[in-house]
Amino acid sequence: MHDFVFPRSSDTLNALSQGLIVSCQAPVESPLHEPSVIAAIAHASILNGAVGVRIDTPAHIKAVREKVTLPIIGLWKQQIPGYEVYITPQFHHAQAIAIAGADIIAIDATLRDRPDGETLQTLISRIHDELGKPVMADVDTIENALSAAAAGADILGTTLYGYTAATQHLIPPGFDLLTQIVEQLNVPAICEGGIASPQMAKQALELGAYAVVVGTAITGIDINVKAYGAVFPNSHQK
Ligand SMILES: CC(=O)N[C@H](C=O)[C@@H](O)[C@H](O)[C@H](O)COP(=O)(O)O
Repeated sequence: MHDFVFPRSSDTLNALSQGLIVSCQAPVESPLHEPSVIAAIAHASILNGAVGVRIDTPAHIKAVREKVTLPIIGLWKQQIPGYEVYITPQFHHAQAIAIAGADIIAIDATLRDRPDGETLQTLISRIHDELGKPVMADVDTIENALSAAAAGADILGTTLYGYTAATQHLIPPGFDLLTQIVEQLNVPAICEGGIASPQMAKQALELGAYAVVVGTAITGIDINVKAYGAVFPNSHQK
C-alpha cells in the first residue's frame, strides 16, 4: 500500500483510504430517483461503514449533503448530442455539483472530444483552480489513465472499463486495468464497476486499490429485482 501525498483536499482523500464507497444512483424512471430517497440510501450506507458515497446530479448531492458529512464524490451524467462523454462532461456541470456540496468531482477522463473545445487538461485545471476541488478521473484504459494523471487527476477510477468503444468487449470489474494503474502510476486507483460481492471488493484491495466503489450490487434495487424476476414464472416485469 502506497502512502500518497495529496496536493489538495488531503483530509477528504485520506478519508477514503482502504474504504468502501457506495454509489447511490437510480434509473431516472425509478421511484428511487428522488433526492430524499437517495439521501436515505446514502445515509444508511454511511451508518453501516461506508467511508463515502458517489452521487449523480446536483439535486441528489444537495439532499445527501444534508444527511452526510463524509466525502461525497459528485458527478452529473449528461448526454450531449454528438458527444460520447457523459460523466460531468463540461465545466459548468462540475461547478453545479461543487455548489451542491460535492467534495470530489468525478469526470469522464477519456480523451474523447468534448463540447466547446474543452480539453481534459483545461477541465481538470479549472476544477482545481476555480472550484478548489480534487478530481476523480473515470477512465477505461491505461493510456487514458496515464494522460489523466499527466493532466493532474487526483485519483483514478476504473469506472469506464467496459463502457467505451475501446473497451466494450471487456467485462467489469477492470482488475487488469487496476493492476496496470497500480504498477505504472503513483496516483491512487479506485476500483469501480462490476464489483458484485465482498470477495470481489477484497480482491480489488489486494490488487492495490486505494478504495472500492460498489453501486448496483448494493443499491440497484430496480435491476436486481428485475434479474430475480427473470427466473420466476410468475413475474409481471418482462
Ligand atoms: C459506466 C457508468 O456510467 N457508471 C456509473 C458511474 O457513476 C454508474 O452507473 C455505476 O453504477 C457505478 O460506476 C458503479 O458501478 P457498479 O454499479 O457496476 O457497481
